[in-house]
Amino acid sequence: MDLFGNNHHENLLPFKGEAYYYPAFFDRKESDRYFKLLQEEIQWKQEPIWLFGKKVLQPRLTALYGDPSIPYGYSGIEMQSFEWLDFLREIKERIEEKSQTEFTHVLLNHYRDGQDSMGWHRDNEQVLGHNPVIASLSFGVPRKFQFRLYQNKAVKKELILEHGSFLLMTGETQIQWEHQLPKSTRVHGARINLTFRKISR
Ligand SMILES: O=C(O)CCC(=O)C(=O)O
Ligand SMILES: [Fe+2]
Repeated sequence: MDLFGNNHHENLLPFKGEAYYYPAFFDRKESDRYFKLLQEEIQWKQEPIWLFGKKVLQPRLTALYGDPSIPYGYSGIEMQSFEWLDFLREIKERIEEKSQTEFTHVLLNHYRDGQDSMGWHRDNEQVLGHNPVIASLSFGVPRKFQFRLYQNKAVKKELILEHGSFLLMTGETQIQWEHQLPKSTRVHGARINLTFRKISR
């Protein structure tokens, strides 16, 4: 199937996966509006995770919205999921149209400044199914985002995720590549990320 109609884009990954970047998916005005709504309307929390047998706080704020009948957990915690808000549904519809995929949940990350981050991982949990499609939106300050090949961690790709941008990860990306959002001493200001996911019971 042709996911993109006549709006073809270049794959950022050289092999074993697909990642497409749309820098100004939302225009400046829409992006500013969503950033403000996200800051004000989302029930942000700093959640603990288990790391090497220890309970530590995640270096960012998170929230999960979606179908309340489907629970979703990772790294040893089950996250409470809140019902869709109108503006999240609005965003979801735009993303579903572009990616020709239906999503059940959105995981939101709020990086308060350059000291907040997310370490190397793959979004390959069982509940996401085979070759999961992950649709990732960014609002706020630009941050560096990195990929590295799971089987040869020296092979890397990186890009800057800008305000109003959309990164679509599909194909084998979540099996063959890890990704992270590194800390940076140069970044001041907040970024909010939304990753739309399809979860099955
Ligand atoms: O903040 C980002 O761009 C990455 C988020 C991410 O990888 C995730 O939520 O799984
Ligand atoms: Fe991820």
